[in-house]
Amino acid sequence: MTKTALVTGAGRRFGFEVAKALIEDGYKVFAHYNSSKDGVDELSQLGAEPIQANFARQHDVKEMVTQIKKSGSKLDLLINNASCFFDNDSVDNDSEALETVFQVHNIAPYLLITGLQQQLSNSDNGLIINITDIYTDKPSTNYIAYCAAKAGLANMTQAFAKALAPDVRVNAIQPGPILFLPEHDNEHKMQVLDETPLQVEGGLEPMIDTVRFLRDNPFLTGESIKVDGGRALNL
Ligand SMILES: NC(=O)C1=CN([C@@H]2O[C@H](COP(=O)(O)OP(=O)(O)OC[C@H]3O[C@@H](n4cnc5c(N)ncnc54)[C@H](OP(=O)(O)O)[C@@H]3O)[C@@H](O)[C@H]2O)C=CC1
Ligand SMILES: Nc1nc2c(c(=O)[nH]1)N=C([C@H](O)[C@@H](O)CO)CN2
Repeated sequence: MTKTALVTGAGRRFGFEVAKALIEDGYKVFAHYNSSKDGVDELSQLGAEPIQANFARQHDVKEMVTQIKKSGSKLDLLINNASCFFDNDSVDNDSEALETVFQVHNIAPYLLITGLQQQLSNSDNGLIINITDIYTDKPSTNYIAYCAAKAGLANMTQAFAKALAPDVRVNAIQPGPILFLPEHDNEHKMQVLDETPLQVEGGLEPMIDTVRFLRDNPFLTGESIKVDGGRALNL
């Protein structure tokens, strides 16, 4: 029977690449997006089912759960990847942005996990992978709300790992400098790489390899794996 996966934030960067990798692995992928429709259209050409939802709106998330439930009784893999990397200035100057940080990283994953719990249990290897951050354990003072929200997602990983066992496994991946943003200047990149023992930007393949590792190891739950070139050692 065809494996199915839901990837949130599948329209660009890591979400896009991991969704494409799962399609290549033979999965039917539900490709969620908020604004990056072009990327999801490309995935649709490969067989993905697009789902648009703004995670700042609980109604959108609940509608998304309904749409996925209508498509079938089983979900093998949920990757909670969607994220808004807002710094202190962004949330201090926009109260909606402050709410959105916690809606995207905490409320939406909670609603997706609880709403799709039965579908995940109907799989013979139901797995949830939450994408957190090395800042979960040692927060940055420049992204206080973001780090707190990611810490909440990390805590949820452990709680749901206990609550959903043995039917569903729940694990996290903590990325470090995997892919800089276009707006990051060379000074920022050099500063980050100076803090990174392996001294390189990791790229997305190590993340995809870690998704496959968690998928293919049936005895891992409640675990969190850093994919960070060692940067967490220097935070
Ligand atoms: N890149 C890095 O070096 C690091 C990344 N991480 C984490 O790894 C994951 C992937 O990183 P990366 O690919 O760089 O992430 P991006 O910031 O590039 O993408 C985040 C995704 O989240 C989606 N998203 C943002 N806001 C909302 C919203 N309101 N509603 C629904 N979806 C939303 C976006 O959707 P859309 O584009 O459709 O609007 C986008 O696809 C993220 O969880 C990130 O926090 C952690 C540490 C380092
Ligand atoms: N949603 C995102 N979260 C994070 C990103 C990103 O690009 N999108 N990047 C980081 C890294 O710290 C990186 O920017 C190196 O400075 C953290 N979270």
